[in-house]
Amino acid sequence: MELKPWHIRQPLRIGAQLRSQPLFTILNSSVKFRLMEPLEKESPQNINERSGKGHMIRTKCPGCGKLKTEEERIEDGCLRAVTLEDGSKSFADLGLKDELLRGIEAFGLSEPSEIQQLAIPSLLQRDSMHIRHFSKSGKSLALAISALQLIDTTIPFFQVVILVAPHFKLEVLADEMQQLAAFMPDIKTLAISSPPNIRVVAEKMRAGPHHILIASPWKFRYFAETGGPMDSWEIQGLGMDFSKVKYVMFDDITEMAYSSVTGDERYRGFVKTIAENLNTDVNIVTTNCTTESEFEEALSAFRKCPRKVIAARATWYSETLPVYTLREEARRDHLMKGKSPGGYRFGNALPPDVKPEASNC
Ligand SMILES: Nc1ncnc2c1ncn2[C@@H]1O[C@H](COP(=O)(O)OP(=O)(O)OP(=O)(O)O)[C@@H](O)[C@H]1O
Repeated sequence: MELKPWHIRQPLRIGAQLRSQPLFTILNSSVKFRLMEPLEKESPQNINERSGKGHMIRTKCPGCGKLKTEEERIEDGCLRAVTLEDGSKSFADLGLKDELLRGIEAFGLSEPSEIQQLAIPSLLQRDSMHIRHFSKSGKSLALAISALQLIDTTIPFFQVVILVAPHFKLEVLADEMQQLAAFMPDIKTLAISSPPNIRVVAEKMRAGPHHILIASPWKFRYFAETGGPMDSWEIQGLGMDFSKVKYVMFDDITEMAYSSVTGDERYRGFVKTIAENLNTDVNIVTTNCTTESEFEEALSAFRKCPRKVIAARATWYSETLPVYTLREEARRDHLMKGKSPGGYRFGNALPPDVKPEASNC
């Protein structure tokens, strides 16, 4: 097995006898280990500071054993290869096209979430990366917004592929993409959920050429292998050309390969086949893996190593790849699902019109 750069983490915080071994061998030998000590749960002892902005939480540092904030760990050299970013405060600061900014405004987004501030600039530079952030933190929309910004409408071919599973998430993303692109009529997105109605697909394909494909990994593997959405006379001559694709985004790879909804062996196999067959000039974005072993397993299939990890916390994967995270002062409360018809919003407090639910305790 050819070793890839992310297989080798030095130094590993495990027994000296394992230190010299490449990670892949270690994983295969089914040695149970954690590369980093788990963070201690929040307790009165290890939280000694909380500010109004973000959480200044001191937890036991896996490097030195003392109670430290992330910033203190970085300053003291306990976490290496971590870059703290200030983020961009507004969508306009991200340098997005005017039509896209209008779409974002019409969609109802007033400011970028933490992950959008962090990830969009890197996505716009077409970096290969892994994005890890909390559930419902705005990862999918970071991908959608970046895809719309990156499309060159003078190239009448697919340029960005976003792979999503399960299907209901695919449909939500396709709908969000359409709304965001409301003022970008020249950008055409083809979203195919499974099982596709062949007539509907044929109709959609005739409306092409398309620039963005949103599909399940299962469908995309089929399209890539056969050159079309189905072996049917109705869509003969309506082939799919992926030769100009420069970005393939797996949103989210955990859901595809590990969740109880989609995470059967077949899906894992589809992701693996796609990963192994993508050309190395195609940049890859993956979102969310919940454990380091899932991360290693998911990424080990790719021929191209992601260059960075964009994460909510610097303590995630800090010894594998360079990690980018927001400076604590720049952090804002996560996107929270509101209980009002307003849907998602920032902040921990309920909107003024919503009364807290009675507790059973
Ligand atoms: N900047 C923003 N401001 C307000 N709402 C937002 C913003 N970004 C995303 N949302 C909304 O938050 C919800 C979650 O966003 P999204 O699906 O992008 O998150 P995610 O991290 O991909 O979620 P998941 O964990 O399901 O993969 C969606 O309803 C989306 O419309």
